Amino acid sequence: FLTPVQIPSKTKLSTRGGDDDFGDVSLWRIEKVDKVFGDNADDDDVVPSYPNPLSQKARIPSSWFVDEDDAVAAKVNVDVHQTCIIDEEAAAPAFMLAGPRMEIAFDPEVSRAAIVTCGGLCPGLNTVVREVVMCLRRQYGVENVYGVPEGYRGFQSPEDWRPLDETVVANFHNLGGSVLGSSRGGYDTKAIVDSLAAQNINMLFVIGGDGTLRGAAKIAEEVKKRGLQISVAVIPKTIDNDIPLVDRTFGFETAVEAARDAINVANVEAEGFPLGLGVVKVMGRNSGFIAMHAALGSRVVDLCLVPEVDFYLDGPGGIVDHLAARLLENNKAVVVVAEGAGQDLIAAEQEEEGEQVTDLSGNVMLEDIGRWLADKLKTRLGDKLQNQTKHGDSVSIKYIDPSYMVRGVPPNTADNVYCTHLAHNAVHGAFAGLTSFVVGSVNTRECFVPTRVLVNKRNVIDTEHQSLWEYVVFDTGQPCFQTESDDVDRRKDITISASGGVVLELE
Ligand SMILES: Nc1ncnc2c1ncn2[C@@H]1O[C@H](COP(=O)(O)OP(=O)(O)O)[C@@H](O)[C@H]1O
Ligand SMILES: O=P(O)(O)OC[C@H]1O[C@](O)(COP(=O)(O)O)[C@@H](O)[C@@H]1O
Ligand SMILES: [Mg+2]
Repeated sequence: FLTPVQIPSKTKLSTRGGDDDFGDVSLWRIEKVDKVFGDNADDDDVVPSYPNPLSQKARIPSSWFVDEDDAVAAKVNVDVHQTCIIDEEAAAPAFMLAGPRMEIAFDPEVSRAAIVTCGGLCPGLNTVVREVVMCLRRQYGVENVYGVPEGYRGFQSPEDWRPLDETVVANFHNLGGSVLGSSRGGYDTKAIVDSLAAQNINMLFVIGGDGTLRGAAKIAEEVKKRGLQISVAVIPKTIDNDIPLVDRTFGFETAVEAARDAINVANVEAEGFPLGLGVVKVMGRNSGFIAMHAALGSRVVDLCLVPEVDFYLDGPGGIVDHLAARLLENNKAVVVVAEGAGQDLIAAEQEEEGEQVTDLSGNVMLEDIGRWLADKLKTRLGDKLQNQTKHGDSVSIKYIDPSYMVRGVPPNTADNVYCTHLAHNAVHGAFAGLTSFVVGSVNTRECFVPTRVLVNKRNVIDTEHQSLWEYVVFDTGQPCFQTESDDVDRRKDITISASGGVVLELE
């Protein structure tokens, strides 16, 4: 006998929690666009408006346009028994749904757009550039679109800006790296805004990660302070997938696939020799998403180490015992380690506390955990397993570091498609007159998230609730290294992204 179980049918659902987790979720809109960006505007409009050329030229149906009130709830897990009465005062956090608007704020004929890629490389960067250009030119008819070379520092040499059109970008989606070039460091708010103003730019499309986002937030502040009418849109990029709230960042899936290939090779090597141990290090400074997803995807991993989980080598419950058992059982084992994992263990070994070395953007340069781990395991497991096999074999360790191999490749199909959505929605958002926003998929719906909501937060693997990490622990059989924590929110009160991440507030 089966009993149907359903949520109370007449319950009106509201998401829980108010907006306290995200702060002010309102977006900035450019209030008045003057003649620099079009003289056909109706002066009485608070937000000047022009008909969207999509409705005129392409004659797309009105149902393709998004209404001002369409929103995406930030939290979709609810407790139906506690939320059936909507409290008018407690507005649920929600973000504006992305997509084209019937009326737009800038005159496309006189609009001028700039595109820049910043930070580490990532599969899909060129697709985003391509699609921003395509949408601006084909759908809105913007003539003047420029590629700013080599990241933020490129604003200081406008003579090097590259005019971009359909022909130039046609094959970009098949290329890895960044055709425009990228860089770390070289950021200067004043110089960037001076340059945007001097070049009469009214739309800036910034493609980058967490550092880039912080820079873009400052640019938008400065633009606002100076009373300029420039929309600043961010398309979040990083193979690390460490941007909070959004379901995933573009390029991440491609990187995971490439990492999985490396893991499979490590497994082949491990299987090829008695007591074979493959150690694979993948990127992921503060978040271990690549390691987690690639480990899960491959199903051959015995131990997955990520920055979010502290671990130890020796003693009961340590990784040496776990791997020794696996080697004796299967004659092979595979370890995947994210570059940011175990940094505390390496630091603890160093005699003096050295000064932290940073890159030009201020990111801490990490110690090579992969090499360190492979060396430690060689001696530890060698001692432990001595004389335990028929031929007295020693552990055969192969260390594989595919770091740059996973991000220098062209995007896979799923990422190419995702890049297309993001790029087009960034253009639609800019034409809506919005500024200081990040375009991203939240709970599978693309929306405009205010940049300030995302700065100083990070997406990290959720190890405190049932999420993808649980599967890693069970699939690998590795020690959990977690202890019971009393003050963990129940799952319905938090936002868990599709990739198994949770928002971490930074200090
Ligand atoms: N706090 C910040 N304020 C302004 N600019 C920043 C900040 N952090 C990083 N940037 C700039 O953003 C760009 C990219 O940052 P980086 O950390 O290298 O990559 P990513 O954006 O991929 O995280 C660099 O040019 C860097 O100087
Ligand atoms: O050698 P580089 O270019 O500094 O890049 C290394 C870093 O770039 C990343 O791939 C991604 O970093 P960002 O997306 O934040 O730029 C990290 O995983 C890695 O630590
Ligand atoms: Mg970064």
